[in-house]
Amino acid sequence: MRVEFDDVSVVLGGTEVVHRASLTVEPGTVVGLVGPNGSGKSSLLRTLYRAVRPSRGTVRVDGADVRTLSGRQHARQVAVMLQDPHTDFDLSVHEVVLLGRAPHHASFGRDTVEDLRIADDAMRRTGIDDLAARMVGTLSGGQRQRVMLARALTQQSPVLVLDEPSNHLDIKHQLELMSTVRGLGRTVIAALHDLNLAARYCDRVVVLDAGTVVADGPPAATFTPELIRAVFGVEARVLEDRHDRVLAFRRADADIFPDGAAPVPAPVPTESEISS
Ligand SMILES: Nc1ncnc2c1ncn2[C@@H]1O[C@H](COP(=O)(O)OP(=O)(O)OP(=O)(O)O)[C@@H](O)[C@H]1O
Repeated sequence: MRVEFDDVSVVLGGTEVVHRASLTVEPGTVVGLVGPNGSGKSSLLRTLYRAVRPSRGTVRVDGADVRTLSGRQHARQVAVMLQDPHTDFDLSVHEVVLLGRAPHHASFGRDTVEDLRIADDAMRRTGIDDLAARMVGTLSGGQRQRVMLARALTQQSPVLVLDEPSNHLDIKHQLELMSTVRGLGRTVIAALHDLNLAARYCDRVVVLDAGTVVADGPPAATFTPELIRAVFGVEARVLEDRHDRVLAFRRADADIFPDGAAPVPAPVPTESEISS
């Protein structure tokens, strides 16, 4: 299912925090939304899951303006995993994951055997099956984040929105989450801070800076040292071998990279260049 943001602006508290953003997420692809803190990633995503109304432009899912869909229609098409869920603390993990089936039920419908199977499968895939009976409020941040992913998977929507899905996860679970998400074959748009994670798992990355889309393309072509310097204000170096391509970062005012390599010094002007 295709997702389109067409000329979308968002105004919050009297300030335009997203400025005329246009981007398309092709069916079955994973797009990473990256940018500095406050650049508008969450605000743009919120227009897709209708937590915010754009001040301009249209957000479409499968060609339909999301504002024209009923709540149930929208929930069947778009599932959301938020960065810091503070709700559902008084429910068990199993109950929260099963909430993902709600859009598929008639009002006050009961969970079917099929619902239970789908929820169990999602809990297994996210590695939380052993937590099923625990109350969500007693879980660690990373465990809770995996519960929210399981609930989103249980919703079985063709579109998945992830807002910083990995901020509480250890490295193993970050890789597992991104690999699970990639393997779903669904249309995914994810706000991510880790540029290496975005580069490895996303088909495309879209870069926001101060509310404006400043780059959009395949990760390797988009995450250039020049772009990273301009948008994030840090120096980046690409390290590549047969298996991996990773970015190493240093502050603009530091003189070495984490691996001890000195940055390439600026060329020293010759005397004739200075005098000319
Ligand atoms: N309810 C609100 N009222 C006023 N301003 C808001 C509101 N919500 C967000 N903002 C502002 O909108 C801007 C964009 O915020 P947003 O959360 O979309 O950025 P982000 O790129 O997701 O940031 P982060 O990486 O820190 O999560 C920020 O300057 C933020 O302070």
